[in-house]
Amino acid sequence: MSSNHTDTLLGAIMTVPPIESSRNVILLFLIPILYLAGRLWLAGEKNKGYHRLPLPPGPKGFPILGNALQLPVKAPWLQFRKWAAIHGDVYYLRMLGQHVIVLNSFEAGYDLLHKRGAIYSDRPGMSLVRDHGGWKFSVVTDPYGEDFHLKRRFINQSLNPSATKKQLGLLLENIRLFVRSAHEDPSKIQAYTRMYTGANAMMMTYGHQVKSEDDEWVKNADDAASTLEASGTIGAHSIDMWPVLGKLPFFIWGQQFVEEMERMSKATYLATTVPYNIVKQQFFDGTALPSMATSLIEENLTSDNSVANEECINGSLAITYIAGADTTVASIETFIIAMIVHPEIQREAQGAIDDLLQGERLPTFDDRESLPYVEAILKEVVRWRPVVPGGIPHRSIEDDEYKGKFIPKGSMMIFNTIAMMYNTTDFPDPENFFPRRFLNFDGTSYTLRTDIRNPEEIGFGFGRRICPGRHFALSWLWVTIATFLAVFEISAELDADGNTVLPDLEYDAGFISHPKPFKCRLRLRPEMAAAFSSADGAQ
Ligand code: HEM
Repeated sequence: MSSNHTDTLLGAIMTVPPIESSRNVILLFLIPILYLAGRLWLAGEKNKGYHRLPLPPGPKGFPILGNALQLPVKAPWLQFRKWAAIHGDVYYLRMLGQHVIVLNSFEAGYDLLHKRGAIYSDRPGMSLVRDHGGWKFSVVTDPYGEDFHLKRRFINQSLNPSATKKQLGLLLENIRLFVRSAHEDPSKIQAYTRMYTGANAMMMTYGHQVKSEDDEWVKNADDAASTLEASGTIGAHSIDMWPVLGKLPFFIWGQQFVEEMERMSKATYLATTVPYNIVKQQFFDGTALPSMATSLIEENLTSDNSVANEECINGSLAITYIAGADTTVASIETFIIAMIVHPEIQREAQGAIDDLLQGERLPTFDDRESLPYVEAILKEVVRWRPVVPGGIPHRSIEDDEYKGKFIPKGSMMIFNTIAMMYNTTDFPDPENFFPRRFLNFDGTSYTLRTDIRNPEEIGFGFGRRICPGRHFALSWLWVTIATFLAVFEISAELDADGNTVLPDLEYDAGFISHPKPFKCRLRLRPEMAAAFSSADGAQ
């Protein structure tokens, strides 16, 4: 996740490839053969069980290619959303012979991916990056199987709700440093957001302290993530669809492809094995700080001092940073932008914070339940600009039926997060950033509504694949929002003539949805000046 907003692993999964000419030639021969093979297979399967049911409705496609050419390369979820208006909450696409089911309502996502998680928790094949680019370490790309279960267990041990509580002191310490840095140089707000978000993850996973914006561990992890974007093909390359093609020499895809794959292998090694080996050495030297790495090494230590399940440990550590950094950074940036654009919301929230803190101290996690307005802003940040607008596809491993329609085994299941977040029944006037949709107001104070859909149940995915970092991410987001609101008046940057420069509300169309670069002004609020200068870390 580099600062120029390249996508992470999550981001690259569904990127549709720029089709190179050499690949076109190969596809020209392959597609008809595979199409015929698919038709034969389908014919053989006909009349078995659910096959008698119709497929869900969907847009009519072209022979062989199906709907592939109807999807834009950038932000395909916007087209998914348009089709939802015509074909309903669950519809069907065919892409080069691949069944694709698009889920556009929370109910459909929950009914299938959560309630029937036993058959909807696989991922589409990602042979290119897994088998040839070193990304096998990442649970995000793992098929539903043994490694997936082990890595999820390793990650959950450090990120479940009670383990996350043990990290709150670290988050509190880092937010105090974050606001101090931001106050000194607001022009670097985006760099600091990335640095302190990375600092949390690196300390929690490896016990590694990030002290500057160009920390090498962070840089290596960001580089690894950016190689996925460069490949432009995760999950959609011909090698992903037909892994046997990976046995052909890579130069047939062009020299640039060869170089990018080499860069990817090198970068994944630097982002995984290198930090792991350093911490392992520190563990045996007795110099390692306690972290997820030291707990896992200790737990898997054998009598001859080797470490069992080492590949899964190494992979679980690396993905915890890589999957968590870019996503959380994007949410914090959305918060700042929303506050620039809506000073009236900012003032309302600050009023609620001031009522509680009386200017005497900065917020702590103990205040969370007493600050429903801050909670409502957090929910609206998650909803208004969902970080992963097109979701991350699951894959079904059995034939199934849903509301009288057939869902074939092997279907790519896309949960269209943006459609769910902009559903006008759940969230009227969805384009509007409006935290009060989550609040009751009795004339003097706010309470959180319990009769409205919670966007946190959508934005982090579904079922057995649900984001394991969500508690950690939400804690960091909450303390960042509460502290920034308490301490700063956030406003737009001024140009040379003194005119305000509003941030662009159109985000980059990458799979991880990021705002474009922006600047802001941060004025220390007089109400909090004393509390700000006396706060120097966790209280
Ligand atoms: C605002 C911040 C975040 C958002 C919006 C987010 C969103 C998501 C989503 C949508 C998924 C896919 C779920 C699915 O397939 O059903 C996911 C998976 C994942 N997330 Fe997050 N995430 C965030 C932060 C984090 C953090 C902080 C961590 C780690 C510390 C993390 C670690 C992961 C991992 C390891 C997976 C892969 C799970 C799997 O494939 O089984 N995420 N996240």
